[in-house]
Amino acid sequence: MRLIIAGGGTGGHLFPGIAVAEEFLARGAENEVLFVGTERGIEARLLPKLGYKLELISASGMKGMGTVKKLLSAGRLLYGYSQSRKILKTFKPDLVLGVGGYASAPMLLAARGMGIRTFIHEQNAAPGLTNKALSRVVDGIFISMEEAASFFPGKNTQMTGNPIRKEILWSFQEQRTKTTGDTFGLLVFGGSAGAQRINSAMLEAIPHLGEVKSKLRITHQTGEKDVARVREGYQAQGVQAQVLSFIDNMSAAYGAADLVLCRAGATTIAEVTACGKGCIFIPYPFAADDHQKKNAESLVKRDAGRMILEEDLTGEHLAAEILNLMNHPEQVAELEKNARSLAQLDAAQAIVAAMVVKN
Ligand SMILES: CC(=O)N[C@H]1[C@@H](OP(=O)(O)OP(=O)(O)OC[C@H]2O[C@@H](n3ccc(=O)[nH]c3=O)[C@H](O)[C@@H]2O)O[C@H](CO)[C@@H](O)[C@@H]1O
Repeated sequence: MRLIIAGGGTGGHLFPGIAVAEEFLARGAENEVLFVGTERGIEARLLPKLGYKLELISASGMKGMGTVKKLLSAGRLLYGYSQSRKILKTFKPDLVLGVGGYASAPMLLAARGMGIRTFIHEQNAAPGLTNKALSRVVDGIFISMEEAASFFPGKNTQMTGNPIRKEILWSFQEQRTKTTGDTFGLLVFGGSAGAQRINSAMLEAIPHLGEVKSKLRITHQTGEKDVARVREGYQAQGVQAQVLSFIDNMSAAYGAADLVLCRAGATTIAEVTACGKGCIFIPYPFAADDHQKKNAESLVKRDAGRMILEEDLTGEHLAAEILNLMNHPEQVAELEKNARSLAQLDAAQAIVAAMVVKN
């Protein structure tokens, strides 16, 4: 069978798509996957490196734009629609799955118009406008959190969870851990693009960590723009840290971490629960409907994570939270246990099984 996975833009949309591709390809040597994304999305940079086939189409958002930009964007979507039709005629897929992001809509609408079975996957508790609209025309909707169900037509909606890449799932199954001697592994990352606010807060926290800072093994993902500033900031304060613009091997990064400091994007949440990691979440405050805060709260109320809101984020506060958890391994162990109990490990299998049956 042939499957098109359309969408991306950010890692939170693309990586669940990759997890579905891994599962679909593992089910039969004759199965084929084609990704369809946009030139500016993370997919254009990552997928060729991973060996996946990718076609690029024209598409962009419209939210918050003036009239001229909206018209230009509508033109790009129309062009993307005709590009999608060409791709569909050439690749002849049996199934098309939209994972969110700009390329989803033109491809799903074109596939629907040609009578091909279409599906969407929603990672978040509160879906965006595009997925809400698409849900009325697709054959199936897969959701990651129960809270999303009320936004979609009941009969076609299935709760599957958010698919996780195999290399990360394997690191959970092997219980690969971490602590070496009396050092403490701290993984800092701000979603797929990095987070400047978290970068700055970490550098400001260092002076408040006292002697403990020499025990830290820090891996810090900064995003493209901030890597030099953060690297220099650690160096100037005499702290050993591996500073990267992007972490290619998240499985190893999670494996080496005793504590994770991160945003609360839906795919991040799926992964840290699968890996059973103790986390301090700093939700991105401008995500649609403040959904990152809702994501983090659902873990915090189960003692499966701690949260600092950006409005309360200072170096001193962050250092106090880190020190508290470093000094109380039993609290970290409790967070880990509770996080692991929330993991949904078979989302990719559930999605592929449902798409193949519906076919
Ligand atoms: C600002 C914003 O609106 N962000 C949204 C975006 O987040 P974003 O794209 O940041 O996605 P998530 O935080 O959900 O996931 C990040 C993904 O990137 C991977 N990763 C991250 C850093 C790195 O160096 N290497 C790496 O591989 C992680 O392992 C994970 O798979 O999509 C998510 C899923 O729709 C939403 O929940 C988020 O709210």
